[in-house]
Amino acid sequence: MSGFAIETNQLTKDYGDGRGCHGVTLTIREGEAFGFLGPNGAGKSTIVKMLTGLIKPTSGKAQIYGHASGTIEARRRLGYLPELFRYPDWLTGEEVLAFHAKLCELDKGAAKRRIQQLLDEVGIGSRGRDRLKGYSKGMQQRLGLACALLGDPDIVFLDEPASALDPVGRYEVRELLARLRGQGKTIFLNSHLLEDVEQLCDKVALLNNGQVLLEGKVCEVLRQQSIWRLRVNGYTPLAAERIHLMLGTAAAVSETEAGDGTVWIELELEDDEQIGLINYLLIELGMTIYEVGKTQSRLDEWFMQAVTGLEHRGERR
Ligand SMILES: Nc1ncnc2c1ncn2[C@@H]1O[C@H](COP(=O)(O)OP(=O)(O)OP(=O)(O)O)[C@@H](O)[C@H]1O
Repeated sequence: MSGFAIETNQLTKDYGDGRGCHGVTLTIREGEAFGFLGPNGAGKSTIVKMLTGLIKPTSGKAQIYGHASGTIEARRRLGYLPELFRYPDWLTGEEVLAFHAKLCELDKGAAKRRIQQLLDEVGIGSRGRDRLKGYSKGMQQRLGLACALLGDPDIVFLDEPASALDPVGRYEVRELLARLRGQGKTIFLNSHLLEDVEQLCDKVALLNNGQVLLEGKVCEVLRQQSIWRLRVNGYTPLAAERIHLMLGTAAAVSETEAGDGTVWIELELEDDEQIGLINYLLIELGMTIYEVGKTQSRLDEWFMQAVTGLEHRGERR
């Protein structure tokens, strides 16, 4: 076995007019939580649909745990929460799950236990016998999540799982996904909620116009963005010049008055080691340093930087 839960090679879906996705090559290891990012219309759902076997690639290959996507062997290993789904609203939550349990070939006793367990787990345990027409959007989303988990899949594909949820619901879903990851499940998460991706995922890829633009481990992506803040007294234009000289002209340095005579200096550093030299330099220049800290870099900043200035045709194509 390759140790990969997902492997794609030059995966392409051509809807015509350049829409779809083109030559996508990705590997996701077993047990990894993977965040798939990109502007609207970038092609994220198209990739998920090919991986889950709902649509056929125009060319290229995709494998799930070593099985060609779309085959029964591949499908047995996965659970899927689509982005836009609608179950018949005359059914109860339990009936929807019982139907899916039949599709997963669970025996009746096991299905009954699993359905109640999952309804509790997604937070609608007391509403399983209510008809869906009385469910809020958030409850329907939770039910969709329960359906995705019913067959105890090794890999779960989640297309915007928290889009209809309130902040508490989002937190609960994030906790649930973290528990699944703790159980060794592989998670493939399409989401515009970058805070959720940042907290949950090990790895991310950014798709634009159907092509992978960037990918990497979340910790590495965030490390590239080390922003340090120092509050100092006696900051002078000479100090600014010396810092620029030390870091190179490409480095971003900004200063703001703190209001009490001190100045906040913000520095974007490629390497955390540089902060020691900066401290040394400032002291040598006669300044007093009151505070030094690294600001938490954020995935949304990375995303914004990555897509700024790009042509992304998105859903207007
Ligand atoms: N069945 C289809 N036929 C023709 N074009 C399609 C079809 N499905 C998607 N597209 C187009 O392919 C492109 C990618 O769509 P897709 O839904 O994969 O993007 P996405 O990244 O998931 O977007 P979003 O973030 O808005 O969900 C878009 O331009 C879309 O209009």
